[in-house]
Amino acid sequence: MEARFSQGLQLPTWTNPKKIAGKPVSSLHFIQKNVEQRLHQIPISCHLLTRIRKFCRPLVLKVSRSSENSPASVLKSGTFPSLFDESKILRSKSEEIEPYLNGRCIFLVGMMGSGKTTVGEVLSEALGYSFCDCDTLIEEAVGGRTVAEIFKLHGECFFRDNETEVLKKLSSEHRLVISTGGGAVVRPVNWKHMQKGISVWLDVPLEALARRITAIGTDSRPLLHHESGDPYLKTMKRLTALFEERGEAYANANVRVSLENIAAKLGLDDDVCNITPTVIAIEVLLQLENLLKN
Ligand SMILES: Nc1ncnc2c1ncn2[C@@H]1O[C@H](COP(=O)(O)OP(=O)(O)OP(=O)(O)O)[C@@H](O)[C@H]1O
Ligand SMILES: O=C(O)C1=C[C@@H](O)[C@@H](O)[C@H](O)C1
Repeated sequence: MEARFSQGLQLPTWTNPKKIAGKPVSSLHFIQKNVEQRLHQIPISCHLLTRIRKFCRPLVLKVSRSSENSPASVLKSGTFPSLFDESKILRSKSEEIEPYLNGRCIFLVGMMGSGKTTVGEVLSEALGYSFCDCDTLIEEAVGGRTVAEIFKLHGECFFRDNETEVLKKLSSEHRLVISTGGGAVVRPVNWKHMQKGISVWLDVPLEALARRITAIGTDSRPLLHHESGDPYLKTMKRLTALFEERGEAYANANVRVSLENIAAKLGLDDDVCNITPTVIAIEVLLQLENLLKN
């Protein structure tokens, strides 16, 4: 089922397919770039490259709603990211990598707002894994309190103890993509649990994180300041301080997926805000391929 609404939107700030599912379809015009050049910069096999080229279509990005489509495949493309059918590539790469995982869980780590939930859902669906979110499991374990309430009522240490407990339980599970809390990396014992699976760091520039978080609001994020002042600037300041504390810990992950690197490969300069979750999920699989096949 497909409908259309206004054209002439600017270069797409990425839109969460879940948020638009059920709404009219958008036609977003993209600036055409050098397709062939960018395809050569993506580290994909020749076979895949041939398939990508096959799916190249002209200019307009259609965001469509279709009953057969998974959330991961809602975006249909004209130029990059609408250049090729991202979801087909994701599926094909998932099929290729999935046997190498041997059922091991994938633990997504990264700063708050880095897309662990959004990308995790896309990735889990593609792999035929289930998705789970540590923060949600902690909230359930603490009688349905929100993370913000848990911090307020019981303090951060109590929250972290529960986080460790949840990670311990998850470490004996299989076939899960797990979105961990932004601070899960600080306790060494959590790494012991995550090492039962494979850890993937979603490395997103702080400016992009601050923009995303400012757009959503910081109410649900107890570690961000609630003081007055420009929301973007104070979020940026707090994220910078947190990243200084945690940067090294994130680097413990088995695999790093850097949005800056993806943007560079795709010739997007430093612009990471148009990289779709599907493209990020593909990059996760490519990095896993490097890890598991070499
Ligand atoms: N590739 C992307 N481009 C632009 N915005 C994105 C992208 N991925 C996620 N977002 C947006 O960023 C926000 C945070 O994403 P998400 O909740 O997936 O992050 P998270 O890492 O799970 O955060 P937290 O650790 O705080 O739970 C959401 O509003 C989401 O729609
Ligand atoms: O970065 C952090 O320390 C946190 C991130 C969130 O996912 C929650 O786990 C909680 O708000 C703490």
